[in-house]
Amino acid sequence: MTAQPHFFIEDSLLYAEAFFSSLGKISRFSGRTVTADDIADADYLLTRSTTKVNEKLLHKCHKLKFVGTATAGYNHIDADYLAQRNVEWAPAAGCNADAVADYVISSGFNLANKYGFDLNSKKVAIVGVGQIGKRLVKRFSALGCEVIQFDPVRAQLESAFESATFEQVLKCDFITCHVPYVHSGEHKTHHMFDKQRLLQLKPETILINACRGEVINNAELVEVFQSGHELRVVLDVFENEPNINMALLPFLEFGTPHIAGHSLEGKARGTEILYQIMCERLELPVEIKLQDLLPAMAVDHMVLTEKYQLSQRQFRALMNLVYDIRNDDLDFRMGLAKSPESFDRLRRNYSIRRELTSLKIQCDETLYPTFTNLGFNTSLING
Ligand SMILES: NC(=O)c1ccc[n+]([C@@H]2O[C@H](COP(=O)([O-])OP(=O)(O)OC[C@H]3O[C@@H](n4cnc5c(N)ncnc54)[C@H](O)[C@@H]3O)[C@@H](O)[C@H]2O)c1
Ligand SMILES: O=C(O)[C@H](O)[C@H](O)COP(=O)(O)O
Repeated sequence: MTAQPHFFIEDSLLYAEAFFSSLGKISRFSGRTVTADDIADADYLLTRSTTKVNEKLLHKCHKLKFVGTATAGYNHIDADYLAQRNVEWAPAAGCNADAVADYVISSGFNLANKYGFDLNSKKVAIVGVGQIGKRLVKRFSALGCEVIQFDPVRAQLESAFESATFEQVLKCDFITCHVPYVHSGEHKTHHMFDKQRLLQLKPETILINACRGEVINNAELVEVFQSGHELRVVLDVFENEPNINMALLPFLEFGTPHIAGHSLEGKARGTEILYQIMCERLELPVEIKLQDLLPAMAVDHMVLTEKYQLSQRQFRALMNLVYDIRNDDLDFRMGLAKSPESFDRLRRNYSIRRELTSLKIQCDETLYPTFTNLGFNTSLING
């Protein structure tokens, strides 16, 4: 009889037992404190971004066949070391792209309300046009914004894709960053926004970072704020998490503890994607579906009358019904005021948040394309 494969799974993977218990034995571990001894028996290692997957962690794992991360980003994985060891690995590409798009749009609407502008008057730059960036191109375009796309990596790989220049990005009213963290090389993203570039932004520029903290030089951002340069900055990610630069806090429009992708769907889809990858590797049928595990939404569906006008105010109300970034910002400030060490606690105890993709909207054919592009689960009345 062959032994069951042994899965070591980081404790923050949602629905891990539901997906993996039929595939083998499961042991759970904590990402920030795990040691090489804890996981020495692993055949398969499944993590999220807080586990640093490198030689220090893996040198005792002699049976290890595969590492999966239930996240979109993978800069916590030492891919060169895994290649040397001949261990395959994979991220959960796109798992939380809708959640991050919701986060950015909620930021946009709530800032528009606070400062009294129309979102569609803003010229938006999407920096990094992958899973998240592509969704945001659709969403901002559906709202009537002029959108430019900056992604020189795609421009090199795809003849049909034309990238804006970084000079064009710096001139926009609203800049939102969705690149991977790349430390060096032609397309490095380390400190993509440093003091020199931050000072080139127009006063009142909205700048959102929901990718990796190191994409903006945090110490220089504080200096820029202190110099009186008025930027409207939203940060979900910070350099040196969980020990972040607290001097940033008073200057931020919205600050959150790296939860832009933490919708229930986004986290659980990460686990589901790894389950599907494992089924393929083990040549087993895919029997479990996330859709059957998710709880019902509090407000499950809405029917829009033919006369519904998509005004900014009405859309903001719908958006905030599903996700309102101001609540997360408040929890973040209150949590950090009590103790600067709260960053990880806030993430661990993050309340269940749903996505626009789970709110079913029924509308007529004139509204259908807009609501679909905005990310709702849209269907036609009488369709
Ligand atoms: N805050 C969160 O909770 C959260 C959630 C999901 C993803 N992320 C981060 O966001 C990143 C993007 O996520 P995604 O799912 O869209 O990934 P993705 O890989 O689908 O897209 C990334 C895009 O960035 C482009 N890119 C790479 N280097 C670039 C550069 N120097 N300049 C401009 N573009 C560049 C790539 O060509 C690609 O199109 C992830 O790598 C992850 O680090 C954060
Ligand atoms: O890259 C990602 O997918 C996100 O940054 C992800 O939300 C990180 O979340 P964590 O694994 O730290 O819970």
